[in-house]
Amino acid sequence: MLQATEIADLILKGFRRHFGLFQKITALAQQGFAQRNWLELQRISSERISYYDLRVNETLALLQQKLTGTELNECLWQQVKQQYQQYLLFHPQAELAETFYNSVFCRLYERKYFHNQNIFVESTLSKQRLPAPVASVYESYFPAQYGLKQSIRTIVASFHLQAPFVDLERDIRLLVRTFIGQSSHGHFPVHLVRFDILKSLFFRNKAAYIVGRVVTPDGQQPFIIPLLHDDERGIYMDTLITDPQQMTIIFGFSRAYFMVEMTVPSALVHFLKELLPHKTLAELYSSVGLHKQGKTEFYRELLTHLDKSADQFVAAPGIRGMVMMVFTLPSFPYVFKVIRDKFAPTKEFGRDTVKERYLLVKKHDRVGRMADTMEYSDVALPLNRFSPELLDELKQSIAGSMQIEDDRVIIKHLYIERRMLPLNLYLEQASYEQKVKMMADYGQALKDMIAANIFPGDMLLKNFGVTRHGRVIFYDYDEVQYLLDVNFRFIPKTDNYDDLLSNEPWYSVGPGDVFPEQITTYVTAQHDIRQMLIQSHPELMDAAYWQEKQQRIRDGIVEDVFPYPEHQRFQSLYPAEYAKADGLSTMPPSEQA
Ligand SMILES: Nc1ncnc2c1ncn2[C@@H]1O[C@H](COP(=O)(O)OP(=O)(O)OP(=O)(O)O)[C@@H](O)[C@H]1O
Repeated sequence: MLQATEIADLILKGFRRHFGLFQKITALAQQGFAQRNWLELQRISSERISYYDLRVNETLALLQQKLTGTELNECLWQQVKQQYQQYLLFHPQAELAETFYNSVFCRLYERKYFHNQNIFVESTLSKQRLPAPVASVYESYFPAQYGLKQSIRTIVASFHLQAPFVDLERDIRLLVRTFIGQSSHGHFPVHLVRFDILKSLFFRNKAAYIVGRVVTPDGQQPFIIPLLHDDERGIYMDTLITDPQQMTIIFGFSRAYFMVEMTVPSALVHFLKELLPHKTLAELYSSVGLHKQGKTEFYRELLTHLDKSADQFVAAPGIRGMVMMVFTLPSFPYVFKVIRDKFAPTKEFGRDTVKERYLLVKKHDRVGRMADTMEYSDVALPLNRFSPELLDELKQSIAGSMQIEDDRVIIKHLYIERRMLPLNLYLEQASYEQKVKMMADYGQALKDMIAANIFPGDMLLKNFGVTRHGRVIFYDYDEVQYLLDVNFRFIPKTDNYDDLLSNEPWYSVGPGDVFPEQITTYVTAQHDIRQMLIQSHPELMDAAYWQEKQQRIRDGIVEDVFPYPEHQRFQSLYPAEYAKADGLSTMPPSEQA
């Protein structure tokens, strides 16, 4: 029989191994960026997502070997929890270790044992009355001492980038000029300015981001500086982002997780929370790759929200899904998706395929166009919060995934996603100009996904949502495929009159065939909306365009997708500076002689 201490040791050892490996793979990003090895960066970013479950399973296997049976001895487990809690008092990743403990326990025992005496439903850390760990996740720089430009040079040097800058002095000049232009904090002399800069760079796709804030007597101004590579010429600063909405978009739920080295995640996340106060802890933990901690924090936020609100769960507005039953709580900006017991006959696949495709998207670069999902098992929600209509509908559609136990509805498997306004509903009440703008963004969303080797499969408007920032995001993954697995074809030409008049195709169509000339028919039946899409993105109608994109992916080319507007890049703001660098004259032709 195992002792409480041994069990606590074993779980903590499993967590330590997990976090060690997580840090190790995260650290590879620095080198990948320096060497412009974008495919390697994609690989590690995707692989890292599976690490947590692998380590939990390893720990579970060890524990099961040693436990005589899985019959729960509650008294023993309460001692285990107490011992584990002691270990975490001064642990730098205590909140993550609590989550790891919960994961192990919840896979060993039944749901009825998931309460605070056995697991950390609530974190015990805030109750310890110990001062929070003050880890120096950021460094302060004081221009009063060495001047503004020298301070920026020192900041850049602190990152040990392992690749040269194309022209650092130019970048610093543009950075200062832009900051003065954008600053809402008046113009302070350098002795009244301090920079607080996060010590770790944030790596994602082909960029590394410097994250920090400028502190002045007026308050603080958060900022982000993206660093990119100009092929083999070196690194450059692409822009300066100070707009809070744009910073939020960079940290948004529709992008891949950042790769960030850290030893005290709570300190990093709390600093980020000061910069981005509207982001929840759940969102911030997820954004830096700690998505399981994001899930834990989210579940706590949900429980707190349920305590504080009184509204009822209802079916999500819009057209019902053929695969998913979707419901929402109007006062809470998320939707809850459960796989239906039976799919419509046109959906020729089963629930495992649906789960695989949702996982594919989670692990893929979501390029700012695909919503992240949190996957939960055995979620208990209060029965009295379900509207009678919804409850009836759930009994009809997901009886196999649902159980009513006393005053709780238990959902066996659930995806939770940010709620958006479905694009079909948005367009119903939009002005002409709004429709044009949104269909242009819809087309761009398709192009961004294409560039990332994703074909959405089902392109109907109802499968896309509009965020509060007015961006079009895809959220229905049950027909998602890699772009390379699709056969894009031109419609064969014919002079035959009967063929032209026929309602059926006169040519053979294989299962993986898609005909871009007809792309708008996959999107909507509304003629005016189709025209708007064609006008802003005519290439989407051309099979050659799709084939060329496939070829670029086969050639290993990773496309640029910027999480900020093109017009804000230094190259667009200060073209003359870049023309100079290219050896071109900046004088208008009439003045050149
Ligand atoms: N994130 C979201 N925000 C707002 N509404 C959503 C969201 N996800 C789904 N919905 C609503 O639920 C409906 C069904 O969701 P979804 O498209 O994911 O299900 P599905 O069964 O896969 O659909 P389909 O029948 O197209 O395969 C959507 O059309 C939309 O109205």
